[in-house]
Amino acid sequence: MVSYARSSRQRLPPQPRRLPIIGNWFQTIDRRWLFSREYDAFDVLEDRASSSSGRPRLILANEILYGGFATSLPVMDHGEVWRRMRRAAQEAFTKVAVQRYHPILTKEATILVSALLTNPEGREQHIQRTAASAIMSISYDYPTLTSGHDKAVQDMDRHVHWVARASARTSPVEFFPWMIHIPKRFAKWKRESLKRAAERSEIFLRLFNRVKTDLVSVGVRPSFSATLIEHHDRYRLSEREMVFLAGQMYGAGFDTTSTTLMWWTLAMVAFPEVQCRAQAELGAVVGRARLPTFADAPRLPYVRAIIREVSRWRPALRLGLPHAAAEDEWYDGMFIPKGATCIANIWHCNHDRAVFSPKETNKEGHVSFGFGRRICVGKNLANDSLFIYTARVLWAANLGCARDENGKERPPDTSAFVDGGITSRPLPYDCIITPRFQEALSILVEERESFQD
Ligand code: HEM
Repeated sequence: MVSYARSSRQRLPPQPRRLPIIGNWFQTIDRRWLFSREYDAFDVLEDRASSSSGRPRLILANEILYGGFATSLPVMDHGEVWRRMRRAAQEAFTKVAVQRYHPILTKEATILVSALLTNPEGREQHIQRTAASAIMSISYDYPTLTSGHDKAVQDMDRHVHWVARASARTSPVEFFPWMIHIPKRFAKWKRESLKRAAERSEIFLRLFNRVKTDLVSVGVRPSFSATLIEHHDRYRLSEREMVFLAGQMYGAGFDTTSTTLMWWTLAMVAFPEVQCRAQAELGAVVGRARLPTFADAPRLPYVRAIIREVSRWRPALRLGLPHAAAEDEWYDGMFIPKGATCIANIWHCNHDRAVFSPKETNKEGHVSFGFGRRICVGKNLANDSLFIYTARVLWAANLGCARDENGKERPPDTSAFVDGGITSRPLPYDCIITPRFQEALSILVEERESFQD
């Protein structure tokens, strides 16, 4: 037995680093394997998707914070409820379906550029407002946000923060699942989590019911919640499942999109020659008399390539989301036991290109949206948002390096980042944002005046 244990251990895939004294004790409880090469991650998480598309059990984040119903799409295990929820989300965000949200994204892009030009110092807040406003409008037909101080958005941010903390799996209940049965009067952590679960349900329900009421009084306006309500028979989703599904889009879409946009801005400042080439493309295709639109996308390959490259270069989720093996697997002579957690080191996979060319299946040229059956459902929406935001910013503005008192350029540090737990954004840096040409400002004003809420 000992020799079997030794021999199979020798053939296990790479695991996270061992700690002094306790070694891999915590990891062996939930058995985590780390894939850092793109072809390994692809083989296990993409090609064997049927046996690796589960999620490890997250007691606090998925069960207790969801009032015992385990209905958080990104963190729930694959099963019947996940399949129904996933289908509804996937169909709502296909390449064609997201076109119904283009007017929202176009409007947000215009507000973003205007804000960057009038108040360049508030760059990060403008980007965050834009991403929050877009995902709230798309999820709930919520009115355009005028600042980051909206009550509903602050509520959502609080909920996202709880889930992120709970997902870190530091609570003892993750290691000793029997603790879930401790009555709440003896467990402060459980009382607090259940209180948050109730508060979160209330936030999601309030937003969802608003859409329901509007459907009757105002009629159908495009939103993810409205799609779920209209097609609830098709997806066989209960009221509770629809409410939770709609509520999770903010957490999944806000931070990821805003982080990517922040890295894109930094890239434009750090690599001015790339910015110039994209602006030359915009000049040739769009000219200076109007703003770029989605109709221009096919003729702006360089603008789109920059988005793909930034997503590869600085992936929003460096370690993606963990998958779990549904059955025992052998891979490349290594044994992956049933229930093991498989983590793809997306950052490393994306930077491994010099040695390992991307597989045919991955036309995107990066793995920042994840793998197999769990691949990001919002990827078309994310790509379309980033296209219109970046095309409009580049059309109207120049993003340049800040200078010191001697006039010397102070380029941003392209590697330093702020670790936000699940995502990581650039370290704050200064940059100069100026209009590219004078008429850009008046065209932006005209465009803003043409929007009705
Ligand atoms: C640049 C932006 C984005 C990036 C980089 C990103 C990345 C990811 C990644 C890496 C995963 C995990 C995939 C896996 O398990 O292998 C994921 C899952 C997910 N994403 Fe995104 N995402 C982005 C935007 C969005 C948006 C805008 C939405 C919402 C409309 C969204 C909704 C989701 C959902 C619901 C899941 C869970 C899917 C499941 O577990 O079945 N994402 N995303």
